[in-house]
Amino acid sequence: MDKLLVVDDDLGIQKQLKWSFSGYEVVFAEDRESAIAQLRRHEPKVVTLDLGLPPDPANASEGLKTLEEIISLAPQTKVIVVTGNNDRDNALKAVSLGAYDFYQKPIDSDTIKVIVQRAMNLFNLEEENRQLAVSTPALGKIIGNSEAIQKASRMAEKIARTDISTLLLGESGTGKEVFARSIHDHSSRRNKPFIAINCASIPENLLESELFGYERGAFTGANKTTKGKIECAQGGTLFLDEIGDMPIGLQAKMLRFLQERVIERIGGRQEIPVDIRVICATHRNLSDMASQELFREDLFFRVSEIVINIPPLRDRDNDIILLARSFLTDYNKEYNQNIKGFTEDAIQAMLHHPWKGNIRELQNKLKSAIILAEGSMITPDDLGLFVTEEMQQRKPTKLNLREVREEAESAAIRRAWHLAEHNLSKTAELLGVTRPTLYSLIDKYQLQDLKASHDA
Ligand SMILES: Nc1ncnc2c1ncn2[C@@H]1O[C@H](COP(=O)(O)OP(=O)(O)OP(=O)(O)O)[C@@H](O)[C@H]1O
Repeated sequence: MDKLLVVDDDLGIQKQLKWSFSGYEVVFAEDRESAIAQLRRHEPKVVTLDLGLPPDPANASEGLKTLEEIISLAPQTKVIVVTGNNDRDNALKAVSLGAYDFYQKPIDSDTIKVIVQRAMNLFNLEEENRQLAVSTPALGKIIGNSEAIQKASRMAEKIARTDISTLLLGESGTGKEVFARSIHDHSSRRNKPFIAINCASIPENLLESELFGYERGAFTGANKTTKGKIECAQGGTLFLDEIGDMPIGLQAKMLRFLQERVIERIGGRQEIPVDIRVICATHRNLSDMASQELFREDLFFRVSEIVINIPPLRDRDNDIILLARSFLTDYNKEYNQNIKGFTEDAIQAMLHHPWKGNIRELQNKLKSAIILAEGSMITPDDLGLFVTEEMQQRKPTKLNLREVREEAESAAIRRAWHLAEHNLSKTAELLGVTRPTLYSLIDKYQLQDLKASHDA
């Protein structure tokens, strides 16, 4: 449950707010000292702070000091200051000091609920972005933390500085084009064009003119001289996707261009020098195709001076979740939705689904889930995925009441102990039990590390 800290010395207002915020874990403080203690202890996402705090509740100075301390200790926390009716100046001052928003008394539950909810959403979004920023490797927009993707990213980063012909191998939708773009963006050619062409999606008879261009009158319908993709990429990078689907007849012309770095337009007699970097990609096994004479061996060696294997999603551990969270942020914006995240079951289902269509399949499932989801969290059902028995077994559900109670008790004790910064008197206080009771619980659950702090 999201945590909210309410700092107010008026018990009536504390009560009113506790009632309004039944969907949050609400903790209270009545002055600067207890506010800071609660902040350290609970790390709330949002704080509502009455600027009129004791010892001088008629003046905002203590409130503003508290605000400054909160912001310096936990700059990510969203602080909503609550001011007296005519205290606009201090409200503005608070915002200039870093408060997220302000609210003037008297408190209206519905309005403050909306402000707090917006602050929580913003906090959660920023938190996700912070996590993503930490997990994004050096190379541009390639999202992924797994060993496999990191290895591919490191290779890409190194070759970006060279002009070596690169072959990207990977199943459909693994991010081959994303890698090609990243290599281009990290090369000295980054300010020149990046031109992509998919050899499988263009009919054989058109592919040659698409690539090499044509002179006026070269064939029926060639009304004006037209540059091909290769010429358009001059100075930059040409990405030839699905090179394995290039017709064998065109491969000889391609080889000549790669060896001599000149082209001739169809119907032209003039050689045009080109200076471009070439990155190719395929999901096919080019080496097998070469041995079966379905692909020219000399062209295969020419395009594969270096090969990067892009791993499929199933070999990328938790990258699926990183990608899913990043797409969730994008699609929330695109479809004007406010889905907060994924249920634990949805995460398990995504981790275990055999992603045949790879990242594209994940994107499609997420798009429809975000548009159709009934609740604020995406479930396996929303994604059209199933929670299998095997997944359930990984997450055994205890039903025995005694076991459930014991597990919950020992977890609560440990949590309180951490919150109390390993001080056992405070731990007992937080748990609402006496010190002797806490000692006997520590013994009962054999919490050795807590015992050490109590013996010390
Ligand atoms: N590592 C990544 N980080 C972020 N987005 C990614 C990543 N990899 C792929 N994507 C996204 O997944 C989608 C598919 O990627 P891309 O088009 O690069 O795959 P591909 O291997 O070239 O596919 P195909 O073989 O079908 O052409 C794109 O929308 C892309 O933005």
